[in-house]
Amino acid sequence: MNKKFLLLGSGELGKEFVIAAQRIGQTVIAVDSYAGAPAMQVAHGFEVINMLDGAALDAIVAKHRPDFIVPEIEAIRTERFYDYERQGITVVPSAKAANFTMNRKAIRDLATKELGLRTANYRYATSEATLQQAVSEVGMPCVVKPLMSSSGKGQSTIKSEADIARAWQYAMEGSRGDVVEVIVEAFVNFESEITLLTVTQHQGPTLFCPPIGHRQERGDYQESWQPALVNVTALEEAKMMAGKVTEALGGAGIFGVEFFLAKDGVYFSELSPRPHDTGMVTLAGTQNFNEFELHLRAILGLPISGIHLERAGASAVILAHHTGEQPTFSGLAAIASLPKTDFRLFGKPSTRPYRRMGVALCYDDAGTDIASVVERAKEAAAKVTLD
Ligand SMILES: Nc1ncnc2c1ncn2[C@@H]1O[C@H](COP(=O)(O)OP(=O)(O)OP(=O)(O)O)[C@@H](O)[C@H]1O
Ligand SMILES: NCC(=O)N[C@@H]1O[C@H](COP(=O)([O-])[O-])[C@@H](O)[C@H]1O
Ligand SMILES: [Mg+2]
Repeated sequence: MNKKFLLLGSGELGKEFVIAAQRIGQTVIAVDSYAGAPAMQVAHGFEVINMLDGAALDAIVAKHRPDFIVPEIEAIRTERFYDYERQGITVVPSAKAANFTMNRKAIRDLATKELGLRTANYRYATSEATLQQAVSEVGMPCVVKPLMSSSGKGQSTIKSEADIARAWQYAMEGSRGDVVEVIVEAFVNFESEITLLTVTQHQGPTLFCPPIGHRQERGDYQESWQPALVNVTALEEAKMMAGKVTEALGGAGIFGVEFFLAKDGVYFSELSPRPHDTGMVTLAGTQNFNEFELHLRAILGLPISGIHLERAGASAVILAHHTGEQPTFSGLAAIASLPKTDFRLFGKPSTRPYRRMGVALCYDDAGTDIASVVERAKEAAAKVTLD
């Protein structure tokens, strides 16, 4: 079965998805807003468009007539997806899933109000003045995020009244698309946070991967590890919530469902209806199928006999520090010489401070003290520097 995929977003996650698809003979056209994006380098064809422009999206869908549309980022004119579904194209995992998660509001209201999942207390604000009001209702400290952004862009924590004006300004600078609105969330004093990769299937039960732990800085992930140590009750609660929210969104594919584990229980945070950045740890061979292979199998309706932990693993990001073009990397021999270690360099054509350019991957036998694997991954990532 040779199917045609239109991949909307061509970063590092898309690149691994394309590789998984190519390995079983599928055809992929990779799309992003700039030429030379990572997934374009390994796809059959590519398109450069503004994915928030509905007419531009319509034009490439009409041109390529894909079997599947696979969103890889959030900032897409996802309202158009319902129409593509009516045309008989499968939007992955579903038009609703992509549309509800493009903007933090729809998914948060669905999770809290409709499904009754426990989330941080929250409000919305559309101006500095209404932000002031929202902060007074939610209480401090609180976290402000643009409704449309990812990887922590435009996100900041308000600790005192004096932070409010700056938080609004910063959120507007980090906001994508045409949305002038933020969510204000009470700060959850969590003990740890996890991503529960959840696979929904056309036929067959919803499957859960072993939980992934991660550490974030500036709202972006720095290290992730699998398995995360989570007590049985909390894990069951997270699975129950992930099952509910993915069922409400519909379709087949992998979801990265994010939770905060606090003393008073499990909080649903948000979810990606596609492979998750913290799930790159599965590239360390932690599971029988990595998250990209699972997404592909679920999309194609290929059976997944089960998901098993094969070994312990950790990933640590390799970041840029300056703005520049065509970066070169040093320290590759140093990282390559490390045992039970691998790495990916994404091939992004330009750099900016904190842009994720690669990832170090370490593994060891299942049951190894996971903290030591994370430590090795950090040391491995630190060997690689950008010029
Ligand atoms: N209410 C909160 N309380 C405490 N910490 C928070 C809260 N909201 C977010 N954070 C911290 O910021 C991180 C990023 O937040 P969130 O996942 O909402 O941002 P994002 O921009 O959608 O990131 P990504 O797209 O990479 O998942 C979280 O993983 C967590 O560490
Ligand atoms: N948290 C979401 C996430 O990690 N998304 C991944 O980052 C890429 C954008 O990177 P860029 O901003 O460096 O172009 C996206 O295309 C996706 O692969
Ligand atoms: Mg997140």
